[in-house]
Order: sequence, then structure tokens, then C-alpha cells
Amino acid sequence: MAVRLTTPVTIVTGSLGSGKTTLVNRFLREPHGARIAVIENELGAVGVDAEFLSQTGEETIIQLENGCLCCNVRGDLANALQELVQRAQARGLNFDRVLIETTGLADPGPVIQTFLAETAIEAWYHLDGVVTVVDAAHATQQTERTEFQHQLGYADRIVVSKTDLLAPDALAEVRALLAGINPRAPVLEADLNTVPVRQLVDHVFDTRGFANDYVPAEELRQALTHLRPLTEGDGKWRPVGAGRHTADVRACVYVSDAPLELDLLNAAIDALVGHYGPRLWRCKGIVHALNHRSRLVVQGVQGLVQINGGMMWRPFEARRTVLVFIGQGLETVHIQRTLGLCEVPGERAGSAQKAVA
Ligand SMILES: Nc1nc2c(ncn2[C@@H]2O[C@H](COP(=O)(O)OP(=O)(O)OP(=O)(O)O)[C@@H](O)[C@H]2O)c(=O)[nH]1
Repeated sequence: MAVRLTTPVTIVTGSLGSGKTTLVNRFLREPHGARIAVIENELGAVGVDAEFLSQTGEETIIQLENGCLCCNVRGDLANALQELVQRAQARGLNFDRVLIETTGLADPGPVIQTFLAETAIEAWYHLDGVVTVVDAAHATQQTERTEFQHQLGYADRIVVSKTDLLAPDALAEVRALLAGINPRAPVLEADLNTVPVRQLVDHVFDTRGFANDYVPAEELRQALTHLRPLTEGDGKWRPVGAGRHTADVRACVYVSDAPLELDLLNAAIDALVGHYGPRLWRCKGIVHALNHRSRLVVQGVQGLVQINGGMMWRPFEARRTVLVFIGQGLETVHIQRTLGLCEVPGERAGSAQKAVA
């Protein structure tokens, strides 16, 4: 696998007061081996959030003061990232990882798109992942808010904060709610003030959330935990927890052991992107394609979807397609039928397994 020499960037998002600054400060204050630069997005013209960040003695904190990052994203963010590079070159500033803390009102979609579309920054940076901090104490009240749903939908990792303030049954309710909106993102539940920084590092860094050649097994397992066989051995699967999530936000998990025809899959994904437009926020997964010795990796953010070659299938490994679609108003049956058209008849391996949650 090619070694990436660009600097990994993590987007830290989450609702107002959820604990984003607390999380970022843990990485700034405590030793863990990485040197961090922070881009801090302020909502007002005069920022205050940066005041709460621990100063590291170097000029590694950049404040964006022109309002909400999701509204002015391209220019401002690209400039801030380039400014860090210039500081590094001119003044020997050292950092090997960047965290972008968005405002609690930001939709991370356009921020993510900047990394996929701005060629000026790709020589220096790559997007490692989106981490969404969820306030356990207020999550259930926030579920109807569009920005909260967006932040969860795009998450590669979720950190549930303030677990110290919640009874176990209330925490279980939050867990179920999050699984309904985003079944693929692994979750760390924590009191952000006391959880060991090592645990935060392991959960938040190197998620490879946007790698084109790889989807972490942890994410696929997480998505599959929300599906259960209807009856033993009949090959049909049903969603677990469907309907628990909020009104219009839906996560569809498509699973199939039959190989998919790649040309048809390209057409099917184009059709889904065309049909759902901006309502399809994120899609991701691996594909068992006909006549391919390696898995294919699907990575999509809004209208940009890529399918690339991934790791080789190992001998005797069960080959399976797992695709997760997250967005607003996704129609389960429509997605199931559209992707089902790509399955190659008679090529199903073992027991047939196919589902959309
Ligand atoms: N008890 C408890 N308090 C927490 C935890 N995480 C954060 N807090 C507190 O919650 C408050 C808000 O935390 P911040 O880190 O400022 O939240 P934020 O998301 O950066 O807030 P905004 O920038 O306003 O969106 C602070 O008083 C934190 O000390 C936690 O796990 N447990």
C-alpha cells in the first residue's frame, strides 16, 4: 500500500456545548506523540472559542472569524490550511496532524467537500475523518435539528460526552438513537474530562474515514450489528432498530453475498445520486464485484462518489458487499431494488443474504 506523506486532518463537529473544545484541549495539553495544529471556526465576528484552547507555545492555532465555516468554506479553510504550511516553511513550525473544530451550527458536508474538491490543498493534506461529539445529556432533545442530523450522518467516529451525567438506561436510549441515524460509526462513550487520552487518540486518529482503498472492518461490523437473520438459514435479513431514528433521517445498509456487476453498479449509484441529490449525504462500503480478485471500495460525500480497488480477497474469505447510505428521506425499497439489479443471478455464494435497514 502506498505511504501517504500528506498531513492527516480531522474534522471535529458536534452541537453547541457538546464538548468539542474539551476534546481538542485534551489533545493539546497531554502527551500522546502527535504535534497538533488547530483551525478553530468562530461563529461571531469576534471569536471567543480560541481563548479556551490551550496555547501550545507555537503558532499552531488559526482562528477563522468570518462566520460559519460551512457558509464560506472553500476559500477560508483552504487559506487557513495554506497559512499553516507557510508558517511551517518560513518559521519551522512543527505539526503532524490538523484538527478543525467547527461551530456547533456547522454542517460538515461542505467542509468535507473542500478536501475532495480543492486541488490546492491535496499536495499537503488528506482528510482522515469526521468525529462528531454528542452531548449525552441533550442528545434526545437535539434529534430533530437538521445540523445535528447532518453532523451524525457524516461521522466516521462518534464520541458521546458527559456520560458521567447520565443514568445507564438514559445512556442506552442515546446509544439506540445514534445507531438509528448512523449505524456505521464506532462510538466511544466517555466523560471527556477523565477518559485516558490514549483512548481518545485510538478512537479519533487514523480512522482512514475517506481512504479510497480501505474501509475499517470495525465500521462494517458496526453496520452489520443492526441487521439480524429473519430466521436461521433462510438468507433473508431484517433491520434491527429501524424506525427508532428521527423522522426523516435514514441509514440504509445493503448486504449481498451475490457478486455485483461493476458497470451496473456504477449506473445504479449514479441513479441513486441523481434521484436523492443533496438528500444523500454519505455512502460508503465495500463491494464484492464479479470477476474481481480484490474488493472495491465505495466512498461518497453528497454527489461525489468514487469506486476504487481495495485489498485482495483472501482465499476462503466470505466475499460480501456491504454498503451504507445515510441521508434524508432515503427510500429503503428503492435502494434495495436499484442495487439488487446489479446482482449477478446464479452467482450467489452460499446462503443468499440481502438486506436494507
Ligand atoms: N460533566 C462533563 N462535562 C463536560 C464533558 N465534556 C464537556 N463538558 C463541559 O461542557 C461544557 C461545554 O464544553 P465545550 O468543550 O466548551 O463544548 P463545545 O462543543 O466546544 O462548545 P461550543 O464551542 O460552544 O459549541 C464545558 O463546561 C465542559 O467542561 C463531560 O464529558 N462531562
